[in-house]
Amino acid sequence: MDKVSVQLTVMQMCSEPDVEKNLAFIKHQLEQLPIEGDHIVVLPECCLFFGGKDAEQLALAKATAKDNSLVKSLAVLAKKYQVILVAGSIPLLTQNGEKFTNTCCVFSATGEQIGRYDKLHLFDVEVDDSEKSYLESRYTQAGDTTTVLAATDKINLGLSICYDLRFPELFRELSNYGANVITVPSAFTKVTGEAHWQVLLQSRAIENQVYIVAAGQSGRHTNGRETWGHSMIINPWGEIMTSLDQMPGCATATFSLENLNKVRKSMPIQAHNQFITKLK
Ligand SMILES: O=C(O)CNC(=O)[C@H](CS)NC(=O)CCC(=O)C(=O)O
Repeated sequence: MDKVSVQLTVMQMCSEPDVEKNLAFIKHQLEQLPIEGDHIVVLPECCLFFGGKDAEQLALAKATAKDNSLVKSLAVLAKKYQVILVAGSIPLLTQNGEKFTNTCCVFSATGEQIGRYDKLHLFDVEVDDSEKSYLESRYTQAGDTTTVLAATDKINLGLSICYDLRFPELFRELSNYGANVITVPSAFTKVTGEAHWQVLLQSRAIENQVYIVAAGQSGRHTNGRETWGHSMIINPWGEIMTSLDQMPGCATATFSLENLNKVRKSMPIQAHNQFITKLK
C-alpha cells in the first residue's frame, strides 16, 4: 500500500430510538475493522437515535446536555478502535435550550474532538411516502458555518449532512477551502433516495473532484419510516468504489492522493472555473 493511502469506511445502520442499542451496533462493527494506518469511519445521520417520535430527539438533547454523554460515548469508541470517527449526527441542545442542532462531530483516533458541523439545510419537504411531509425545522436549529478540517496529513475533510447534498454551492465552498474528501452522513427517504441519491453523490464527486463518503440509514424504522441505505464511496472520477444495498454493515475503500492529483491535473476545472470566488 502506498504511503499516502488511507482507508475510508461507510457504516450503514438501521438505527432505533435506543442509544445503547445503536452504540452496541457501532461497537460490534468497529471491532471487525482492521486496525492499520489511518482509517476514517463515517456513521449515518442520527446514528445514535432515529425512528422515534419527533419530540424524542429534543428530549434526548435535553437529557444529555449537562454531561455531554452522547459526544463522550462516541469519543470513547474512536479511541478504543483507533479510527477517525465522523459521527454522522447527534442532537445537541442549543444555547437557549429550545431546539437542537443536527450536528456531526469528528473525533481523532486518540479520541479528541477535532471538528463539528451543524446541518445547514433543513428538510422541510413534502414527500410521497407514508410520512407525507417532513418538518425538520420544528425542533432543529440550522447551523451557520461550513467546516473543513485536517483529518490526516493528506486528508482535508469537508462536512455535510443529508439534505445538504442537494446544494452544490456548499460542496463547491468545501472544495474551494481545500476539502479532498467530503462526508455525507444521511437518512434519505426511500422515495427520494431511489430517485436521486446516487446521481447527486456522483455529481458532487465529479464536479468537485473529491472523494465522497456517504453513509446512510437503511430499512424500516420503529416509527414505520423507511430510509434508502445504498451507502457508498465514490472517487474523484465519479466511480463507485464500493457500495451497500439495504443491509446494515460496513464497506471500505482506499483513498489515494495520487489518484486525486492525477484527476485534478489532467482536468483542471478549479483553475478553469469562471465563477469561482478567488480565495487568495
Ligand atoms: O428528523 C430526523 O429524525 C432526522 N433527520 C432526518 O431524517 C433528515 C431530516 S427529516 N432527513 C433528511 O434530510 C432527508 C433528505 C432527503 O431524503 C432528500 O434530500 O431527499
